[in-house]
Amino acid sequence: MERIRERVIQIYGNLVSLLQKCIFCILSVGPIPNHIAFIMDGNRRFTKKCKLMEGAGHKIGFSALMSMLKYCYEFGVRYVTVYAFSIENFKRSPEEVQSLMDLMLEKIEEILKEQSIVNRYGVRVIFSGNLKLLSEPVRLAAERAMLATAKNSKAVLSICVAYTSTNEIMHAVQESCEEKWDEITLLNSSGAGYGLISLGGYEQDEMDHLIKLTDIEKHMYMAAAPDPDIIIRTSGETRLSNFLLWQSANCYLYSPSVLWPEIGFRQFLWAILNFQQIHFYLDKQRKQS
Ligand SMILES: CC(C)=CCC/C(C)=C/CC/C(C)=C/COP(=O)(O)OP(=O)(O)O
Repeated sequence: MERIRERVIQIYGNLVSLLQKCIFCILSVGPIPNHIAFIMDGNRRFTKKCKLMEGAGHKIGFSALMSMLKYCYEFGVRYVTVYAFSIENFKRSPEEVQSLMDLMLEKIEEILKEQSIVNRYGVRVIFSGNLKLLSEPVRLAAERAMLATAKNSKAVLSICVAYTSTNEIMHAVQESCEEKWDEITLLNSSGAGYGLISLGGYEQDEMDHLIKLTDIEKHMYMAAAPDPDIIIRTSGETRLSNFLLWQSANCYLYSPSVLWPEIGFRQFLWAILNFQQIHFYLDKQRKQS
């Protein structure tokens, strides 16, 4: 009896994944987003709603993330970014921060296993954020994961930890200033006489030594990924909460009402359909003008 039950579940699973593949095939006639970013909101609310043990929502949330990654990579999305832990989250109780860090540590080990989604789909993992703020075990595990997947080239997963956009922008501006300062100091020592910021009347060669947009962008934590096409934030929230502010100027925000652990194929499909609709509309407008 048990074996028949297992077989039925297996056949059902195969049918569902066949159906999903057919749907992806039809959808891929339209534009495929290159980069989807997720704000995984509502894990604690899910724990409360389902009267689960503390921390269970985040564990189920991780499984939901694995399903989303599978849909993204099956559909051909090359870049996925997740907001896993913001700098603001350090203000939570020490017990909660510790339990989230323990989960992170456990799940980093899990994603490095041979049969994990990361290895099955050839995904390079990047941890983006102010990693110095992490405890040593988590930082080392993150570095190990980046090294172990550095040669994977089919897709990229950016995990934002100890991240906020304002911190990212500040870091990038500081790095660019330091880089320019070193450049100018080097030139001055050779007798050229430039300043980093000089007021009025620039000569062309002086302009070459001002900080440009590309200088700042190359120092962003998210420099390895293009700007996102879609940001999906669960639990009906439409705020960005200091996530990818620099990169989201032209991005579409989708906020389904489900809590993060409840997100599934239906929400993914809806996000893609909405994105494609907006894409077609903008394309039509561009052709008309
Ligand atoms: C390795 C890896 C990528 C692990 C990620 C695991 C995971 C699901 C982390 C979510 C972290 C987080 C603070 C989510 C926000 O929900 P919340 O806690 O703020 O819940 P609420 O919105 O209901 O308060």
